Amino acid sequence: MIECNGKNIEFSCEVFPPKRNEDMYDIYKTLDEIKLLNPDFISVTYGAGGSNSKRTAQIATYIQNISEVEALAHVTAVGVNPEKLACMLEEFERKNVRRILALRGDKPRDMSDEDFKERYYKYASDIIKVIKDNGNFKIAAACYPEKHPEASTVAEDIKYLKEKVEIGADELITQMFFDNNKFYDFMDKLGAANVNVPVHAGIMPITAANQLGTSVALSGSSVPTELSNIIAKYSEDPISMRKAGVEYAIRQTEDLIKNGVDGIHIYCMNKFDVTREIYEAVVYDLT
Ligand SMILES: NC(=O)C1=CN([C@@H]2O[C@H](COP(=O)(O)OP(=O)(O)OC[C@H]3O[C@@H](n4cnc5c(N)ncnc54)[C@H](O)[C@@H]3O)[C@@H](O)[C@H]2O)C=CC1
Ligand SMILES: Nc1nc(=O)c2c([nH]1)NC[C@@H]1CN(c3ccc(C(=O)N[C@@H](CCC(=O)O)C(=O)O)cc3)CN21
Repeated sequence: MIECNGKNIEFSCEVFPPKRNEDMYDIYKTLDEIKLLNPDFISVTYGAGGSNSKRTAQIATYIQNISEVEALAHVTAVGVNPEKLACMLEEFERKNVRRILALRGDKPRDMSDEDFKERYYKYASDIIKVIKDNGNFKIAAACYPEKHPEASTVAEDIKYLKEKVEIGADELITQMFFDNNKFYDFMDKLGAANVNVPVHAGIMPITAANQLGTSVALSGSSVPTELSNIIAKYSEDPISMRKAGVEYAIRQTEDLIKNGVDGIHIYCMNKFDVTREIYEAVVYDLT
């Protein structure tokens, strides 16, 4: 929690399960470190390309019961059918994992277009309903300040977002964005549409020049000149690039907090140092 001008802002971050079993030790070590920052929750993605929900559950269980930090597990509609979803919800209940981010999910690389089209649950809202009816979970959903790449207009995207909230989403986590003005415009539109649940702003620290391409491909987020200039300037200088990328994320976070954001969610890519540097700078500067 970051307290600024009498408001409590939730602070959280996201980790992803390692691809190889041998690397599980590294993620546990990172979690032990992140715990020192006393985050409000740590989220765990639904494996690589929607596979491997087992490791997601293992890591969420560690966060909840060993780290004793609130765990938020991602579940994707693409990655489950009714039996698998029931099984996962039962396990989360049993392991005391009480927060879930219900997503549609990306098309896994090894899934054919046909299987993707024929998937059992089509949208995030389809699993939100099941999760709501089967346990006592705090449900988060994703939202898109610059609209979902597949949505034709922002208004259409917000219509479906409102449906997700009406069906049972208790809070929202944004897709990454690099331009805070896009976020403020989006928050105004949510207000106008009467969507009033807390919104956690998703911040992706760009710490290596080649990371921006992947991030933009996943999100379709726009890149302000200030950030593209940093990439151009430091593309051959990884140390300065990392420093400038972290500083950009700090400036973005501080501006959001000054403008009344509900929560900050760092897409930390399993990097403790980056998370710590952002957290400590923000706490130092604003409290
Ligand atoms: N793994 C992760 O950490 C994250 C993944 N994502 C990715 O973002 C993507 C979308 O996920 P969600 O936002 O959960 O999907 P969603 O199901 O809410 O929306 C997906 C698209 O379908 C549209 N849509 C939603 N409900 C609809 C309905 N009932 N009828 C017709 N169209 C509808 C939306 O406007 C949007 O264009 C996925 O690719 C997901 O994996 C986003 C954030 C985090
Ligand atoms: N569409 C979409 N899918 C996601 O899985 C997703 C989002 N959006 N937005 C929020 C977070 C951010 N995510 C990300 C962001 C970047 C990479 C990425 O750069 N991956 C590199 C490997 C990085 C590494 O191992 O350190 C890659 O080459 O895939 C992966 C997931 C996962 N989440």
